Amino acid sequence: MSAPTAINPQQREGVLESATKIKQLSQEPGNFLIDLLVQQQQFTSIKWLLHFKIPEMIPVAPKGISYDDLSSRTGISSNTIRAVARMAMTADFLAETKDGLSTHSQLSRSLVEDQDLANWLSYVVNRNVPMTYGFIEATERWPNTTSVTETAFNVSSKTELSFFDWLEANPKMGTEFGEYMKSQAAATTDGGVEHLVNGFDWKSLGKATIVDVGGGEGDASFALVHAYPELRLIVQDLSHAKAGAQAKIAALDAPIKSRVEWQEYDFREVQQVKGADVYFLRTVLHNWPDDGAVKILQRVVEAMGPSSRIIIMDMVLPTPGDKRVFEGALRQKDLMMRQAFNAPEREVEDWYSLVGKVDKRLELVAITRPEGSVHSLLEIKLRN
Ligand SMILES: C[S@@+](CC[C@H](N)C(=O)[O-])C[C@H]1O[C@@H](n2cnc3c(N)ncnc32)[C@H](O)[C@@H]1O
Repeated sequence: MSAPTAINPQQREGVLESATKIKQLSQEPGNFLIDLLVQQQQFTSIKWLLHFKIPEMIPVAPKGISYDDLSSRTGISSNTIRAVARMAMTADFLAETKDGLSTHSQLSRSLVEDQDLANWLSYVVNRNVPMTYGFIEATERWPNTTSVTETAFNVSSKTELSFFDWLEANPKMGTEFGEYMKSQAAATTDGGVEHLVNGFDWKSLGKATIVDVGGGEGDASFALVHAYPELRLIVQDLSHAKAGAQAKIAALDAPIKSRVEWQEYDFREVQQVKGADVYFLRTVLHNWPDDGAVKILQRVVEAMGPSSRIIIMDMVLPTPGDKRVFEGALRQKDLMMRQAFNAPEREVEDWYSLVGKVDKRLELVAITRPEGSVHSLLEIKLRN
């Protein structure tokens, strides 16, 4: 859903934080519990409507469709459809015309018509949320584990493979995950690649080679090569990302295409690209507990030359209680990482501690969060 144009991202953040504070101050425990139930039923209703493909049957306002027509098209009683649709309407998903016909709200229309939002919604509903249902059982079974194969994902997906090994074994899921990563970045302004492009002085590197370690299908690298004509990007990832990446590279204009390369590479193995100017890891380390993240960074350090640096783009969790809405958005991601990988989003001190465990010569020299971004950029150099 596009945001109202009269308000900029900073103002929007302020309005949402204030509105949330007012709501929390005026709530009693009973309201809080009802709110929880409302959110649960709103989620169930939207999932139910998507499952029966009802939003696709609904025309855009001022047109509408009767609940009886929806009933004859789906075989479900019109009473049930109306009850579910009206529950979803309390989350501003769907609406009704003055004559009581079902129509789209601005939100439901965006979620159905915008392919990126639609892909993201589908992944949230069908993959992310079901994974949360395995969290309690996973903690009961493995209360102190940091293994990537003892997670809520393992419980909910009934697999003994780690999430990424499971993607390798299920290429269709690999493609779906690639689409999800891309759609999430495209559909939000706070997770978008523009923060990468503008959040660091890439121009100052001049003619530089950047290795995008765990770069997926290369979307972040494509943004950099488009914006900076002197940069050369090498994207590395597992085989599940190969077909998607190659198709995307083939579609680039010739001068840009010559500055991007995709390599199949497992970042637990020896890094073959030595002495690059930058080793770049975007939302990679949050998928790994410290022992795994340390090994990934050690493979990078072994390949670094004296003037190579590491740039990490990932979340840095805020101080608890500072900003509830912003914090909530990051902490849900923290729990999702724990549920999928037993890995955390990291606080500032966790990042310093992680870098210290990799190699004593490494120095975390800067952490900056571009305005409006959920991710920060961490710059790491070798001490002279
Ligand atoms: C959260 S995604 C981030 C992708 C990309 N950097 C971006 O910002 O869109 C994490 C990436 O790490 C890759 N990955 C996981 N395990 C890997 C491994 N052992 N070797 C190389 N890449 C791996 C995944 O395939 C996935 O593309």
